[in-house]
Amino acid sequence: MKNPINVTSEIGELQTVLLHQPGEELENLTPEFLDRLLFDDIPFLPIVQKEHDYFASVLRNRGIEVLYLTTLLTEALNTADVRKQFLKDILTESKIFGDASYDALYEYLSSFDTEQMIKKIASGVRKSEIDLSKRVHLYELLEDHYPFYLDPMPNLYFTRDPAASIGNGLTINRMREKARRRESLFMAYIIKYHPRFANEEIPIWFNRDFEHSLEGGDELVLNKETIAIGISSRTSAKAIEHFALNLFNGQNDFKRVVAVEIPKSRAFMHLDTVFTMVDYDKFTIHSGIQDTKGEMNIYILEKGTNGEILNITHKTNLLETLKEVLGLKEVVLIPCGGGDEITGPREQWNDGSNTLAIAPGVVVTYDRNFESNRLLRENGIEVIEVTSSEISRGRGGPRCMSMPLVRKEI
Ligand SMILES: NC(=O)NCCC[C@H](N)C(=O)O
Repeated sequence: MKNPINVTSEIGELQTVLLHQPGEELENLTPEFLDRLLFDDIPFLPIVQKEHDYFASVLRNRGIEVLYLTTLLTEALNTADVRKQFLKDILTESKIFGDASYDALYEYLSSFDTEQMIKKIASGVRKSEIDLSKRVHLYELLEDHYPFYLDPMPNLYFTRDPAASIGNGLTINRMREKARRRESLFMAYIIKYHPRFANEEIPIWFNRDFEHSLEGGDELVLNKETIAIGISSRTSAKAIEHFALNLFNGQNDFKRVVAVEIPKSRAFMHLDTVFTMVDYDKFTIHSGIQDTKGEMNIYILEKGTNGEILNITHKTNLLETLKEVLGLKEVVLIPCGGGDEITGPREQWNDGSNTLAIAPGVVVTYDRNFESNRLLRENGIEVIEVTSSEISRGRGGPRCMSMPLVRKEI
């Protein structure tokens, strides 16, 4: 059987991808908790679902196998013991310890079949759902004070971030923000218990119990020897070093990790919101990540002579660094919104640079970013547009909404 995970580039023909269809978790967003739940607005769910279904159909029409997160997790939790363990882990990570709310929640969630239980965990549990007689603490009675026993997980549809396929292994990530930390538990259970993965030797290059955060939006597989990784508001230098050491000490062809420092801001939360690969020698870029002289901080991490210490080389020019690590004479950087001072940031805000390559020179993008799309086409890229009026409100584009599991080697 072929490897269930195999990703040695950003652009090799996409064969299998993991998505999550947004569900009722989006209907548990209220203005008061938007910041905490990492949303900027409240999307209209039926349209989000329609747009997401369209995105999935575009991928299927290109022959790509589309898997869904909740389906895989339902299939993974196929024994009573594993299901119980998962529920305990979720409740513990939701910081509910051995009091009445834990027992009441455990009992409530256990009453659903596995698929509905997972959907309920994703959508969150309101205090009003638990019978009043089971609520014994003052804070449980105060529904207005804080309405949830279990917070919703509205960011689940950004499957790119909690885990990332690298070679025939993956990183199962520690998420920076509390609102997203439980998400990678879903992947941990899928990899450990789903029949598609459980009997395979899948190396884990980074695990979610590490104390510093790493997120998939920052992880780009440039080729079978080179990873690019954002040093961002979500991914820390210590996590990158830990990941690089594990990768270099594992069985694979990777030789270097190119760590790219990006500004720590909401608009640029991950490297893939400002930089993606669209062809062998072409990348999108948002000009806001470089200083006025076009420079930035880039560090190439390579295996050192002592197993615990890496060789680190500092660079400042992205174009030159890409040419060097990819062994290319020319590289083209395609600026988001043409680099215009208004169009650039406007389209970047709605993920104009966040392209999903499904083959070399073929990308899926949001239709609303018409200037960036025009420029991609002008540079010889085939652009497949998907509708994006509501789905874009979660601040993630086609790359963020997809976790490639298998790509053809290039
Ligand atoms: N790779 C990405 O940039 N993912 C988008 C994540 C958006 C989500 N609302 C978040 O703030 O984490």
